[in-house]
Amino acid sequence: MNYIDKYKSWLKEDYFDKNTKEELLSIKDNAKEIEDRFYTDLSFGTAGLRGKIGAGTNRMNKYTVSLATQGLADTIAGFGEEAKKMGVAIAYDIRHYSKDFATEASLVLAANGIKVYLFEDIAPTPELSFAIRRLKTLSGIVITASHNPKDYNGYKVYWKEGSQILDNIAEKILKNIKAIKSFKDIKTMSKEEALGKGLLNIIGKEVEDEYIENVLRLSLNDNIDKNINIIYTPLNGTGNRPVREVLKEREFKNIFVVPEQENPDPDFTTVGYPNPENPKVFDYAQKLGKEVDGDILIATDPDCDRVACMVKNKEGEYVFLNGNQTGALLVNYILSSRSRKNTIPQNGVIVKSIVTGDLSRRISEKYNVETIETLTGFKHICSKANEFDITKEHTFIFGFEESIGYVYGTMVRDKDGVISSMLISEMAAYYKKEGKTLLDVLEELYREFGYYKEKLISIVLEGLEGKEKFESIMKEIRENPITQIGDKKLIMTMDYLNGEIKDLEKGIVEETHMPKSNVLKYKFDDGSWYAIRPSGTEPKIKIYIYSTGKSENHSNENISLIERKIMDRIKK
Ligand SMILES: O=P(O)(O)OC[C@H]1O[C@H](O)[C@H](O)[C@@H](O)[C@@H]1O
Repeated sequence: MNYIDKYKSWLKEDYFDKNTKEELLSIKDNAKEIEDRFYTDLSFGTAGLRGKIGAGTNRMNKYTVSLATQGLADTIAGFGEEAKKMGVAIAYDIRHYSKDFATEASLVLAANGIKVYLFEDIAPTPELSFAIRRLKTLSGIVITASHNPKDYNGYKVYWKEGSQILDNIAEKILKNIKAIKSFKDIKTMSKEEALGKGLLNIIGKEVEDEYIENVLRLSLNDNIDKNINIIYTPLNGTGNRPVREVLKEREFKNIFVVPEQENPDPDFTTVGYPNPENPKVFDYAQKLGKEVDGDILIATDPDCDRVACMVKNKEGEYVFLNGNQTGALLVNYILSSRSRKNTIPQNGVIVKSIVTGDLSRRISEKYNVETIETLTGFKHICSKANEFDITKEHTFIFGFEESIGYVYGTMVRDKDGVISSMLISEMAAYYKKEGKTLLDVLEELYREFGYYKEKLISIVLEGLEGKEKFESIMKEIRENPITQIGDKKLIMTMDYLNGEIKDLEKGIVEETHMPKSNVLKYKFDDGSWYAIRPSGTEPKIKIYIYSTGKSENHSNENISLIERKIMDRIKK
């Protein structure tokens, strides 16, 4: 069927409800919109579904959510009766239709004889990971589009370890989705029937209470200044309740929550694009911070897996810390605290991605802790914790990415904004007691280990044309890497698609020992490097530039030099 036929069939079939048909009729004269909504099916990737909300096969709606869920149900059934009994935990955030989609998914699973545990209220994504492990379910779903704009929603699938599915399971689900010939083949039942048969179970406050208790156990120090002024914004998302509760339990006296961003608002009216990687989301927090002399500002994204912070400097201005800086500070705080207590495990490791900075690695070396790298994506970071459960080869201490995701410990197998908000607050309060801000501590780290600086350049390349441009850029760089930048000489090339690391000085080639992924990384003889890859979540090409130098200026100059050289090449 072409897209016009698909559009017509959605208008005609009884299966689709009145609202859907009305919405579709309203675009009848907009050929471009019809094409965009029906030219393809919303793709089910390893991150599950992510797309704009609306009617159509290429949109997030109850039909596409049900279709994906029938594919998941068939996959679970393929593992046998026991798997169906283990069931699926389902959480959702504050977005438009999140609760409806979660309910819809529950009923599809129940109709397939699969036990469901549905959260009764909004919950952070990391709490779903905790619930999967706690309830020992086989799988989990969270309805969220994370930090995407308000028109989006998404459907992420988790597996029994509590982390997001990898390709092996995603491929099975996708195959099962493709085998469904018609929407009419999707099973469903009424909520009453599902409850009556014991197939639908509601997760109440008890799981959150247990989660919070476990988060509190991760605290590292109590010798801290509990009078520190903390400004917190959940950006109208799911963080409000759990983060506040954790901070309250930690007995912080002065927690100020941004009132305009406290309660759920699926339109993110005062925030705009709710991604805390963007310092703009701190506008309201900064205003409140100035009013009450806030020491630190903390923001979690709508599903509370990401977190970012700003720190007051000597002039009373707020300085944004990027994900590498916060990650390095946390690694330093965790390892120095545990070293004092002598609790660093012998085989402990820090896990980060191949495009995350190296300052944390230098800090870890000081404590004899190894750093392990994975591909971008928290599913890869946490798959290491899952692996170590079996091999016992290492103990997972902390995992993080430059894209403001962090997890401490293994009770949650995804990035966790609740744990991280607690640790960032505690760390700031710990150093405040010593008369230092996090900016002072960062400066100390730079002095000790070198000025590690970084820059991320994102180039938006949309549609087919964008894809072609991106491919030609990758091809050019792969075939003709830049071998000299100023006096820096290229010493190592890493091609994660070919799985090859070439040490140009030693003349040896090694394997990356990672799943194949289209990422290129180039290291120079002064320790600087850059990497280039397509984003897996947005139509963007991402270029990561890292440098280290004796002074901040020196390091920044290095970054500019590398940036100019790469951008010249790309423009050509
Ligand atoms: O760089 P991208 O592919 O867009 O991914 C950016 C980030 O997206 C999500 O938040 C993933 O959970 C992260 O692990 C990832 O780092």
